[in-house]
Amino acid sequence: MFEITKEFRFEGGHWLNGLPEGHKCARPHGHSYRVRVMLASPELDAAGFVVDFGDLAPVGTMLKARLDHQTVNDVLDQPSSELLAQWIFQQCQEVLPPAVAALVTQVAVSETASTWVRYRRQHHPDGSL
Ligand SMILES: Nc1nc2c(c(=O)[nH]1)N=C([C@H](O)[C@H](O)COP(=O)(O)OP(=O)(O)OP(=O)(O)O)CN2
Ligand SMILES: [Zn+2]
Repeated sequence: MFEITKEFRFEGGHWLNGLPEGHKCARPHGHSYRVRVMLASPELDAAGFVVDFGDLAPVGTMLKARLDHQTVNDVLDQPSSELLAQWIFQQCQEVLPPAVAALVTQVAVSETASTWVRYRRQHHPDGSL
């Protein structure tokens, strides 16, 4: 199996709901988000690629349009990294050509220098993607 990853970045503001009184993340604050989109395939194309990294450009365009220098709460009621990674995975299915979207296995989101969260596609029982 071959796996490839492309990283994207955007700046965004958010706050989190339902946290204990006084929690710092309940206050509006910003992050320099990093997003990693991962694809996997047992086969390569004629160029020796899983897909051309350039084919993932629509993900960057979507992130710029929907999230960059914006309030992430305008897109998600509760913009935790977990729910944001799931949302970006779903957006990948919308903005990428179906043959490329089908190869997306994971989306990882980092809000800070020390944290990463990953949303993974559920595997089918037969082991296929
Ligand atoms: N499981 C999650 N926990 C937290 C999330 C999240 O999305 N998922 N988000 C936050 C805050 O939005 C923010 O990311 C704070 O992160 P945290 O690592 O707690 O803050 P610091 O970078 O200031 O880390 P220190 O180690 O305290 O310096 C909180 N939790
Ligand atoms: Zn935060």
